[in-house]
Amino acid sequence: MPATDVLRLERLAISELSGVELTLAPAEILCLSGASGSGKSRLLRAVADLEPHGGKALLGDLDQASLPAHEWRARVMLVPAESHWWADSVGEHLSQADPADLKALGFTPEVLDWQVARLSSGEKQRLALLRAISREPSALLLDEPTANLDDATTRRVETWLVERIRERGWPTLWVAHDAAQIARVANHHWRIEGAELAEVPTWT
Ligand SMILES: Nc1ncnc2c1ncn2[C@@H]1O[C@H](COP(=O)(O)OP(=O)(O)OP(=O)(O)O)[C@@H](O)[C@H]1O
Repeated sequence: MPATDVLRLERLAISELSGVELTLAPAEILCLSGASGSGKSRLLRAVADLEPHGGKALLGDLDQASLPAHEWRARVMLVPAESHWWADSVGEHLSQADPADLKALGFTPEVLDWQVARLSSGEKQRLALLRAISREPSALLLDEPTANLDDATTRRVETWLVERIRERGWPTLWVAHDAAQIARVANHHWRIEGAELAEVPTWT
């Protein structure tokens, strides 16, 4: 069943930013850009309930403040720029991985036997994306999901991600620096400029 809940930020405030009002419909991708240090990751961390913040985040009728942070984060899933791995082997983190997804991301099922310690940063990034979506969240927060990838792999991962997002209906906040990527994937584009968050036309 595709997700049907809207992700809403109401008067969200974190660091310099305040009064952030955003509504993401199911399957909608909102790209967030801004200079290095402008607060993109902190905004995502606030939406994931990982940092104290003002205002509200809601998933459908569910208020972030009404449930324990770990339960919120299971629904509103953050894939940080640097992923965390707690067990030794890849397979221990990815027991529910679909072989078709592994293939789409450039892996064979043998990757499940690999040690996490041998993974390159790009391999870690792709597998962290797969791990996140394998947990069936209701919304996605992606922090530069293709930052460690070459151009061809970026396009491959991007296509795979957009297909999954459209098919599963996840409202998605996607931090991106690359204007060409934003043009390819975004339904909406917002940019942090100082203390302001402003919409940038996408012409789609
Ligand atoms: N817990 C914290 N308390 C205070 N300041 C913080 C905290 N975490 C990050 N910062 C600062 O907040 C600012 C925004 O950080 P953030 O990581 O959100 O930037 P960013 O826009 O994601 O940058 P980049 O594109 O370089 O990843 C930075 O100046 C950072 O040093």
